[in-house]
Order: sequence, then structure tokens, then C-alpha cells
Amino acid sequence: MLPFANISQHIEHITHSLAEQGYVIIPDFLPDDFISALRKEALTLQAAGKLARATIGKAEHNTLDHRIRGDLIHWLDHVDASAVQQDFSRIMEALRESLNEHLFLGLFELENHFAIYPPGAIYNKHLDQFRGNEERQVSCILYLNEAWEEKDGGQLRLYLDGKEPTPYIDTVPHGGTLVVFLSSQFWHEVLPASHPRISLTGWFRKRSSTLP
Ligand SMILES: O=C(O)CCC(=O)C(=O)O
Ligand SMILES: [Fe+2]
Repeated sequence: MLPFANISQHIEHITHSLAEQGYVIIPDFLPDDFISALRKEALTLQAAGKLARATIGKAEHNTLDHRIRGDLIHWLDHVDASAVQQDFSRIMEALRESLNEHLFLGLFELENHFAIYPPGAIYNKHLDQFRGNEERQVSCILYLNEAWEEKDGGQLRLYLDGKEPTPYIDTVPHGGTLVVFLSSQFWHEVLPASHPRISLTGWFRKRSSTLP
């Protein structure tokens, strides 16, 4: 059983939209109390010093440059997951199965991190697939912000025509909004915000073709 009644419809809609246009934005994907429980976990981890500056690129060539990427992250640990994280995993597992069934993506796991962007922090225009590594197939970003308004900034800018500067769609990171897109196709960037900007970001991965 999935924790919320309307999740199955959302999953159908996400699957259909990814097949049709490669991306989808779902306002109110999850209820406020669930979002607020996740937000509290992110803030508690931050207060405990368990968020670290995010790096860019593959593990062996990591670089740290706040002009490119200014967020702090904490990778979720599936073994030690809280109750609310387990509910979230069940929802995302149902989405993974639907995407595999209808889009034949061969997704086998989800990697997730909390992210907090301090005021003014950005993530420059990028693709989520690293060069030479196609494991990341589908990017999912769930916003955890409380009472966010458009004037607070922090939009996700999703470019719709490859690397071309237009057209694009801006998404305001309202708590509960989920954005899903094909990691290989959509360049995107995070605009600066006037408040700390909190999210739970994940990637469905397929197995690396270099593995035996
Ligand atoms: O938080 C967002 O809106 C996007 C984050 C992102 O692009 C990433 O972590 O790769
Ligand atoms: Fe990204």
C-alpha cells in the first residue's frame, strides 16, 4: 500500500509526461505535513553539521567551486532510513516500477540527497549525466520549502531545447512540488534565492555498462 491515495494518479501522469515530453512538474505531489517532516529532517541534519559542500563531477575528479554550485548536501542512507524516508522510498519505488514498465529504462535504484542552498547560492547550467557515464537516467527534485513565494527566487530553470538559452521553464520551489526529467536531455540551473532553499533530489540510475 502506498502512503497516499492520489499517488497512483500522480505516477501515471509522470510516466505519461516523461514518455511524451521528457519532463513534468507536479505541484502538491505530497501533502504539507509530509513535506514538513522531511524539511525538519534536513534542518536537523544541518544543525548537527551533517551537510557538506557539494562537489561537481565524478568522484575521482571532484571539484568544489561555489561559483558553479553552492549547495550543501546529505546523501540518504537506505539502511538507516527514518519512517518518513521509508514512505518516500516506497513512493519512488512505485514510480521506478512504472517507468521501467512503460518506458523500458532499466532503472535499478534511486540515489537521493537533501540539499540546502544558502541565500545567493546557485547551481550553474548543467546536465545531470556526467560525461562518459550514463547511469543517471531520471532526475527527481522534491522541494521542501515552507511558505515560499515567487519573489524569494530560487527557481529551477529547465531549458527545453538542448543547451540553447531559450525556450525555458522556471519552476518556483514551493514545498511539495516535484520536478522530474530525463537526465540526459535537459540542461538546467538553479537561480539564487533570498532564503535558504531546501530540497530532496534524486536520480534513478541504470546499471553501468562497464560493470560485468
Ligand atoms: O534543486 C534544483 O532545483 C535542481 C538541483 C540540481 O540540478 C542538481 O542537484 O543536480
Ligand atoms: Fe541538476
